[in-house]
Amino acid sequence: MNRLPLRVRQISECFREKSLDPGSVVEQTLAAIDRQKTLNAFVRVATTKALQQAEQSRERWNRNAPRDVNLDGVTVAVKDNFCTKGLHTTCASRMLENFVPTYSATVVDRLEQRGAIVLGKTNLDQFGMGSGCVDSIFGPTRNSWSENLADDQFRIAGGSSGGSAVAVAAGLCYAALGSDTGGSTRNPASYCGIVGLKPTYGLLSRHGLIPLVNSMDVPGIMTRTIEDCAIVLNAIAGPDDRDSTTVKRPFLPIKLDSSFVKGLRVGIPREYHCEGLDKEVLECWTRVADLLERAGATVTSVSMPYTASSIFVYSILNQCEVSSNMARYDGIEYGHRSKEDASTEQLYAKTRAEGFNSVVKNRILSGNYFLLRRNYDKYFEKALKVRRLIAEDFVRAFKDVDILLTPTTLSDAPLYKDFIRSNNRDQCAVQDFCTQSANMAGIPALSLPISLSSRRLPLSLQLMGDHFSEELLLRVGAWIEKEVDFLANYSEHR
Ligand SMILES: NC(=O)C[C@H](N)C(=O)O
Repeated sequence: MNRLPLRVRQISECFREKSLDPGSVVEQTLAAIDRQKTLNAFVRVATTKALQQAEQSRERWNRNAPRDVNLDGVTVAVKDNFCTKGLHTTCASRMLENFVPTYSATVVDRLEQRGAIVLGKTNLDQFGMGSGCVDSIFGPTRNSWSENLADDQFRIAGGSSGGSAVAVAAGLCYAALGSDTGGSTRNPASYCGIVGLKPTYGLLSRHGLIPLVNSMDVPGIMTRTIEDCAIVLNAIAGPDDRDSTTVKRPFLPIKLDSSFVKGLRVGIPREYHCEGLDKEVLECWTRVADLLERAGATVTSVSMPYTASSIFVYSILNQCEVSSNMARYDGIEYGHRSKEDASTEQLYAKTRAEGFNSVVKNRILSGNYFLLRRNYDKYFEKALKVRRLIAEDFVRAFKDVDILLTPTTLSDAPLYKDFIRSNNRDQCAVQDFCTQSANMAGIPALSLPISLSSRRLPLSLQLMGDHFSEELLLRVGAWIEKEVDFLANYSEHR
């Protein structure tokens, strides 16, 4: 059993006062990862490098010269769609099975520059296409909260960043990087009982994050507490010359202050009270709205009329961008290359047939269909117009309220065997219902755990704010976290 302290500040405090050293933490954690292999959270563990980095971190702490007082020696995990120099980066796909990048993603680099130790790479749905962490060449990830891990009884981790979520929830690292295109960070965070932040588009560099949908992808942060999330965000946010979509102004570090919700204007979008919303999630939503109101916030119902169209528009735009992004995997530049190469044409076709799973192929085909000259106006262009209307729903809402409070997922984590009965498209339509609009509008959204369901699985809610309102979201999140004290449940979980 892993008995390390739960919070980033606690572990770095242990390093400072020398009651623990990074080397023994890494050794202990590597052993725990090995013991909990059935969870399938990690797809590759960087044992040698992690031990080396831990040794260097120990020396720095011994000299009282950590690179960062919070992060030096702290263990992190990285979703396997971020490039990591010298470490395989597969996107859980045959296509990139043997790909070893020559550089690291900016967000990974920034963590390492502060002394954080990358333990390894985590599982995902192939290229990030999914919401269960079930469509991976490495097999599905199991939710660490499912009491019964029998093969037909385990719960999904959520996705696509399910490996990162489980690594954090099971105590196998302090923080993990996920990515979020339509909910990929928040959905598994919700099912695994951890904090998941999808930052404003442009706040974090996407350099080295293998693209899925360039206009919506953002790196996501997954931690056990809001404070840990703020520590990681402060370490990695800000402009990057290698990503022209990052905002140019310097990032002002977030200061947490959980004392205020008085006067806060909270909106409850009524369209999120949708068909299929579980009774227990609704209770949880009402409970937190009441808590906020009692503490002096004004809670009002708001309308976001384009919510129902959003999931369809997301799906069209996603598939269009996927089809053009995936064109680079042709067997020539990098990645898998078929042996059947009698002609260039055959090489392309065979490479792609062998390298991609059926979910990826499906999205490429649909995307190409939507982009056909005869369909372009009807689908792609129309979807772009409705995307604008969806974004305007938020602009209008944020004139009257400071934040929106919604569920993250419609229920607790489904059983794997039930989940895989439906296809990827239907899965996403349910799983991404509450999350993808934030990606289309580019606004920040935070998922945080609230309580346990009657099945003793995590239930979570989502806070959304206007562009660059991360500080506000995390402050309100910290207040809610203090009130509901979800972390107390970890003593039972571990
Ligand atoms: N990538 C994501 O954010 C998840 C979403 N379910 C998708 O498959 O597009």
